[in-house]
Amino acid sequence: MNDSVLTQLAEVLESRKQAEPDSSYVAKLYAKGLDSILKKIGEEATETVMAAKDGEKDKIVYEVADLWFHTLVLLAQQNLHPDDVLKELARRFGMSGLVEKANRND
Ligand SMILES: N=c1c2ncn([C@@H]3O[C@H](COP(=O)(O)OP(=O)(O)OP(=O)(O)O)[C@@H](O)[C@H]3O)c2ncn1[C@@H]1O[C@H](COP(=O)(O)O)[C@@H](O)[C@H]1O
Repeated sequence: MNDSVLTQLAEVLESRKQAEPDSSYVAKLYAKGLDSILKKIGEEATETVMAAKDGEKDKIVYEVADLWFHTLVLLAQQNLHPDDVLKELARRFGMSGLVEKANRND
């Protein structure tokens, strides 16, 4: 494990599984269930597309952050970790050394 933003956020998202729905946005989303998480991902993807079509860089960054955030909620809900995705990207990039390093840090 490392202390990247993704890892730290993943830890917070994991901890929200024990939180009361009224106490947290993420806990509320878990309580609403998978379909609600998927709906948010669809909405944020659409908002990202619209921001890109408008050509507003600040808005693109904001909407992609929303999109990444909700995909991280999905990963947590499915008991997956951002490292699983990073390892897959590294594998596709042919960076076997990085994959091995990520595995060692598990
Ligand atoms: N990074 C985020 C983050 N990004 C976006 N969001 C929420 O995602 C929602 C985005 O939905 P929309 O853009 O549709 O805005 P909205 O209309 O207010 O949302 P809805 O009412 O339609 O759900 C907003 O409610 C944002 O507050 C986030 N909520 C939380 N986090 C992180 O998650 C951590 C845990 O959050 P809590 O569970 O709320 O403590 C926080 O410490 C943050 O670091």
